[in-house]
Amino acid sequence: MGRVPSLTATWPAPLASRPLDATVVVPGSKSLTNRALPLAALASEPTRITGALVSRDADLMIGALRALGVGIEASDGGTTLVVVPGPLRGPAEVDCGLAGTVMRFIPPLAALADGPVRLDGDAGARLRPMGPVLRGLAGLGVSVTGEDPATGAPADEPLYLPLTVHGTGRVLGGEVEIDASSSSQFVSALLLAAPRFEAGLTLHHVGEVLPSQPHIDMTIAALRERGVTVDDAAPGKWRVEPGPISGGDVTIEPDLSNAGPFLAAALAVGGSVRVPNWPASTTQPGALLPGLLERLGATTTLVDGVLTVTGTGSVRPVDVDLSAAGELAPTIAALTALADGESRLRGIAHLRGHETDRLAALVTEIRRLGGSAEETADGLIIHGGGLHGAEVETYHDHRMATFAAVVGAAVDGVRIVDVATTAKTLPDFTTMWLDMLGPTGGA
Ligand SMILES: O=C(O)C1=C[C@@H](OP(=O)(O)O)[C@@H](O)[C@H](O)C1
Ligand SMILES: C=C(OP(=O)(O)O)C(=O)O
Repeated sequence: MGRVPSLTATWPAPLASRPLDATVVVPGSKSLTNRALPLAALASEPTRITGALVSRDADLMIGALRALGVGIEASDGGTTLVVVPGPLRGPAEVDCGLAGTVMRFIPPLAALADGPVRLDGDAGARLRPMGPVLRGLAGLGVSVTGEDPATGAPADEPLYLPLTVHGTGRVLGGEVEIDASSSSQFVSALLLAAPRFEAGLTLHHVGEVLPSQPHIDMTIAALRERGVTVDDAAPGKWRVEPGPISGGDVTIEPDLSNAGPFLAAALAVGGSVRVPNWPASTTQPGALLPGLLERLGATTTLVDGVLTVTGTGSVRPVDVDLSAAGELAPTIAALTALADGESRLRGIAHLRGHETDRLAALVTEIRRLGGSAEETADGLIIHGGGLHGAEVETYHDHRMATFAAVVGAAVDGVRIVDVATTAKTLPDFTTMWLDMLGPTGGA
């Protein structure tokens, strides 16, 4: 037998042997890349996107738009994308993988195509909620049919993938209500395509909570940057005027949520981690990281666009509402599992519909690591400390893999099942992580 590593082998998460002293260059934002692409597809002129993320989720978005007839040329290793818009075409088949941005953002574009567009994805994608965006489209006069995933027989009210959007080349638009309490992506999806609806869109959110406000702000900012008029003055209500979407040059910021595990490692093991090109102002929820990490015991500085996070290796417990930044929760959970005392993460019930049920996954894996955690109605209680090595399951969830890596930097013997799942948003994760820890696990 040769020494070819098995693709299914677990990855031994490296233990840091000394305080960190590393600079980590983080690639482009998933959320900004996967907004720039559909907006470029709907624009009235070509768009050149630089600094784009190269990852499975970005590839899936590119594949979806190409399937609809959009011309996309990639260069500079995929980080530069030139998008040439044109009429959207059906029939088409779209693979959404496990990408929330693809499965939620593509249906409103598909409604503008001139034929049926069928969407499906990974087995896990078929469990992620789709109902609100589909009900929103139905309210705007778009026909969507579902499918029994086992038999392919037509299903009446589609709530999940697989499904078919019966595009007619035009969407009337108008006023519609949805419940976006299980994902902000339902709001973003409808807003992104709304300038191309004949009457634009007036959208009301009617649910009790609305997660991920920064991601909705990101959608509105992306529309306004392209010349679209959006009124978001009233909470839970948005008005998008019909009109052209401009193209031109768009630069993608680094993915601040993906910076999270690297910065967290400075707290977990001590030392400093620097991330350059940190934006002075941004709609990314990762902007909340410096404040959160300070509450957990770090000191942070932002000088000349370089964020530096310094920790001592000792983590303070926190009681924190993460409703604005649910995608940071696995990173914060890793730190609180290492903390000295009880922490509470609130406002994240909607994580049950992420890549996996992240609340259940985090509780199971913290317990497997020897820690103590429990679910609440809207989050987690984590009793920090007492961790030992274990083989951590990742459930096809990139952020469960990075959660385990943060713990593994501080706790000996953590092995990560299917670390390759990080390719969803960060295909170079293991190389970057090893580079940060240095050849012998530290500076
Ligand atoms: O619009 C986006 O780009 C995203 C919105 C958020 O979704 P939820 O509101 O479903 O958490 C976030 O968690 C996801 O990673 C990306
Ligand atoms: C929830 C996430 O992804 P998605 O865009 O697939 O919803 C995430 O990246 O944390």
